[in-house]
Amino acid sequence: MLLNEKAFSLELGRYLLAIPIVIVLWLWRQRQRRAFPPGPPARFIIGNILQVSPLGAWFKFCQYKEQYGDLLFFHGLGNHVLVLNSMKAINDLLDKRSGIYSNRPTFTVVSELMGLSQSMPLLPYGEEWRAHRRLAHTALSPAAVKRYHGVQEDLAALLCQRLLQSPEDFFNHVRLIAGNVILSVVYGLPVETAEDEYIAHAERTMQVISEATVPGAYLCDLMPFLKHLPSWVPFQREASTGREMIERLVSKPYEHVKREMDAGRAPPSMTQDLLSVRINDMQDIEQRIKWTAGAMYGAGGETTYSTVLVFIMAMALHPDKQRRAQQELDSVVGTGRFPSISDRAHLPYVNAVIKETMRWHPVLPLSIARMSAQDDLYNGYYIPKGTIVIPNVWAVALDCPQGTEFIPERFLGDDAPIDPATWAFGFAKRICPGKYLGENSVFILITTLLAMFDIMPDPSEDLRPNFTLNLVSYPHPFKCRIQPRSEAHAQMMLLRASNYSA
Ligand code: HEM
Repeated sequence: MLLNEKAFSLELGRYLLAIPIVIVLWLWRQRQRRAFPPGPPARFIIGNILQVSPLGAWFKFCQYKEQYGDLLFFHGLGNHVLVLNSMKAINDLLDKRSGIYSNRPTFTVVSELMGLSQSMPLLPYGEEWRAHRRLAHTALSPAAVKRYHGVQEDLAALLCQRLLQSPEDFFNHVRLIAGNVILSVVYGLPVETAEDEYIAHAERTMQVISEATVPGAYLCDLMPFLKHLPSWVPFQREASTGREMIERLVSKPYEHVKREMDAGRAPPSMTQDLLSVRINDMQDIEQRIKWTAGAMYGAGGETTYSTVLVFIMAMALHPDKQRRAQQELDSVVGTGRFPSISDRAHLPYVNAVIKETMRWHPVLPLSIARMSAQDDLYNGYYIPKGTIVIPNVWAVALDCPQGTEFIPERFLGDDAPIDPATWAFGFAKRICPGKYLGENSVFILITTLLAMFDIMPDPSEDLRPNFTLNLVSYPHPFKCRIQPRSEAHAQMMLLRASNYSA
């Protein structure tokens, strides 16, 4: 009995000794579990979240990458931001854990106060977003976009005609044509109506949205309770103007299609198709079509024209690359016709120029941010629910030898960098639904320009790459000379223009 008591006390002693060890181990594990990914030193309460200017943040993120690696974490004021600085980190989280990382951040000002949370790019990951994606896939699948090849080729030819008349105005011409492509495809709007009534307004609206969707652009995004401040506070006035602009952007062209359909004269378009096709078990179909179509315009115009402007700048800086692409075009397409989208598979060097254009200066350097839907652990680091996750595709783009140089040839060898098409259009469930249409537009606009014009630097300007620093980044205005490659090319453009019936 005594022996048993002694054994019992010994056993109890062991347990009592084990308890603090277990607690220490548990606390250590908790600490490990809660270790945030690395990032710059943080201050009390405000942390380090205000340290990075939202403008051109990709440069700073790349500098930090050298110090902190592929994951970079900022926090403060109750907010968490995780920057993914490599393709591996992007794939591991956005693709392999897409159930957690397919949400969008709530930008209080632009989503809630301006009402853009109804638009696909900002819709939370859920039933409403799925319904919009379904509509977009119906309208923008690889098979569906083939119907728009003709419109895209016509508009590329129209761009040539305009450049022939006033080449110095190339910025505007490219901008307007990219807008026209989207308005023709999405709403069937003819060129003249589109420009006068819609494009100017759409561009002003996109400017407001682009500035407001950079994380941290408004203090109210970091401290959402500020949304209750009175309407005379400056950001509230901006929000109210933005709301009216967005409502008009989405409703006006949609109402136009409906009126034209009622009158029996609506030309083919995505909106008309979606309104005509009965989609089973879809509620609120009209409201959803209206907002899905509106999202196309918002997301598709600026990205396309920015890419073409980057191309023009690259060609003005690299006449040797331009000549090689033109030689390929002359031998494959010939000099007696305009290129067409079906030529794409036969133009390896031109395709390499397009890839290098997208890599050299990605027009969405930080893609479009996501938000984590639940707590997560990655490589031993704790990523809290609600963390804004930014794929720094700028870091991915520059991650190759001589990354800042424009060298299309890098895409022709066996050790080519990863194709920008795999990251420039985003990732996994949120990948750009307009990818096929966008790729065709970029291809035909660039290829037609190469086939018809010589793009040269302007002798009065020392051309240096210089880009805007917002969500969509494109060249600041610059001068260059855009001349027909020969008199025969000029004649061909004039002839095509006289046949053009937009
Ligand atoms: C060169 C052209 C384009 C580029 C580089 C581009 C790039 C992107 C990127 C990076 C995203 C974010 C995807 C993500 O979060 O992972 C996106 C989303 C989106 N894009 Fe594009 N895009 C282009 C053209 C277009 C076109 C032509 C359309 C429509 C006709 C379009 C419609 C959209 C929409 C609606 C979204 C939001 C998707 C969602 O949140 O679920 N884009 N795009």
